[in-house]
Amino acid sequence: MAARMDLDGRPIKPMTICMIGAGGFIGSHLCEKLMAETPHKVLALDVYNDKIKHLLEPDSLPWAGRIEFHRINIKHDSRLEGLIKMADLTINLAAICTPADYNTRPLDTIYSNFIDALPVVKYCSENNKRLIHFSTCEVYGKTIGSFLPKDSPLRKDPAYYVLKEDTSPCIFGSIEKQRWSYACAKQLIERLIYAEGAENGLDFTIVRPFNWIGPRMDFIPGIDGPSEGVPRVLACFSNNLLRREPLKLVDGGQSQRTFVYIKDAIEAVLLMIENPDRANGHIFNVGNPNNEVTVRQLAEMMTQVYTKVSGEPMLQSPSIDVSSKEFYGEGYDDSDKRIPDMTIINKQLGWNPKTSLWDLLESTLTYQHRTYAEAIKKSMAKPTAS
Ligand SMILES: NC(=O)c1ccc[n+]([C@@H]2O[C@H](COP(=O)([O-])OP(=O)(O)OC[C@H]3O[C@@H](n4cnc5c(N)ncnc54)[C@H](O)[C@@H]3O)[C@@H](O)[C@H]2O)c1
Ligand SMILES: O=c1ccn([C@@H]2O[C@H](COP(=O)(O)OP(=O)(O)O[C@H]3OC[C@](O)(CO)[C@H]3O)[C@@H](O)[C@H]2O)c(=O)[nH]1
Repeated sequence: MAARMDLDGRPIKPMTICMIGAGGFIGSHLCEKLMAETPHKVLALDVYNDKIKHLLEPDSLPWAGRIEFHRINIKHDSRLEGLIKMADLTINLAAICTPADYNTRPLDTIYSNFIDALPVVKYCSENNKRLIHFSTCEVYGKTIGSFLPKDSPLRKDPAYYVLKEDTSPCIFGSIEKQRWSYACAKQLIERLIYAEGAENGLDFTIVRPFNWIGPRMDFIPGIDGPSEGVPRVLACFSNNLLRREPLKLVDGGQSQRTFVYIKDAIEAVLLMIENPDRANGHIFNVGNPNNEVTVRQLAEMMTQVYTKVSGEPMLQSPSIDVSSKEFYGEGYDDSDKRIPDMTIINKQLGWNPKTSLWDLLESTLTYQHRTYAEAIKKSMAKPTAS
């Protein structure tokens, strides 16, 4: 492998990375990228390893010996500090991060996103180890514009909706809207990391992902996850399409999101890993401001793309409206709109997303169809117990 150069033309030394949550959606793509394109070593920590099994076995893989899986629950495992000490850099991805959990399991959500992350920050700070921590775009909450009258012309002014790392406020709902338990826990751990940087010199980078999507995201209920489980929207809509049932639009599907392809986003993370002088001390939005849709438009696009990749005809009624109370239960609330400002990541790392929403849905739904269509057919053909 030729020596890799950083953005300032200096050779990059091979490093050891302690990746917590390496078995999840983002972790699996990051491990893949690190194994295929870099000489770095990964200590992959997670409770599960199904999504990285293809990187761990067999021993003859070209990167064998550069990735080690450690089945660890960071809530209670004394091996954590030792693994952080062995590494040059720790990346913390571990979290409960599916909205269906925020209002129904608020304690688990707060513990996972704040309390469980505390020792990771502490061990990095005490041992002078660099930390890249995964936060979320949800720390912005709602836009300022959402509080303006519906017909206000200011709603069209980007100053009222574009989300900037260093100036936008974090606007959450009332405490009984437990949806915000996640965003609030993520915000507090961001503040703690920032304070460790300011008071104790911790070298940190905070990542705020804006709806990264692609293959291996979450699970398909009843196939590789619980039948009653509610994953994030990509997997919910994929599940509906695979089962030939209408896509459920929560509260009319009026919320807006920007979606970025996981492979584009992983490029940004690799730039952070390999350019510490440019990434340390920064909070980065990572998203694709050009891929904005309402959830209703997302459903329409996914339906069209799925029809193309599966060859199956479209349903007569491809979507239905459901209330958020019915879908998520009491205490749900929503972010109205999420457009990332890209100034900081552009200036520091020169990163820009490349993939259009149509293209990323085409490759992702091709994967979903190839991976799940047969299993779904079999499970639906099974007689149900009466
Ligand atoms: N995917 C996105 O678009 C997105 C958006 C915003 C924020 N994020 C953040 O990025 C991070 C990764 O997200 P993801 O989409 O890959 O989620 P994911 O659920 O697929 O991955 C999280 C992984 O962490 C592991 N984990 C959780 N608790 C653990 C514990 N106590 N000990 C060990 N492992 C544990 C899980 O088993 C899982 O494999 C999270 O912190 C999430 O909040 C992701
Ligand atoms: O079947 C469904 C599922 C969801 N919706 C609506 O889609 C919007 C997006 O939902 P989702 O992808 O589940 O999650 P959010 O974008 O709201 O939150 C995530 O953002 C980043 C992250 O931090 C981690 O991924 C997480 O909190 C939403 O409006 C749902 O109501 C639907 O209509 N139908």
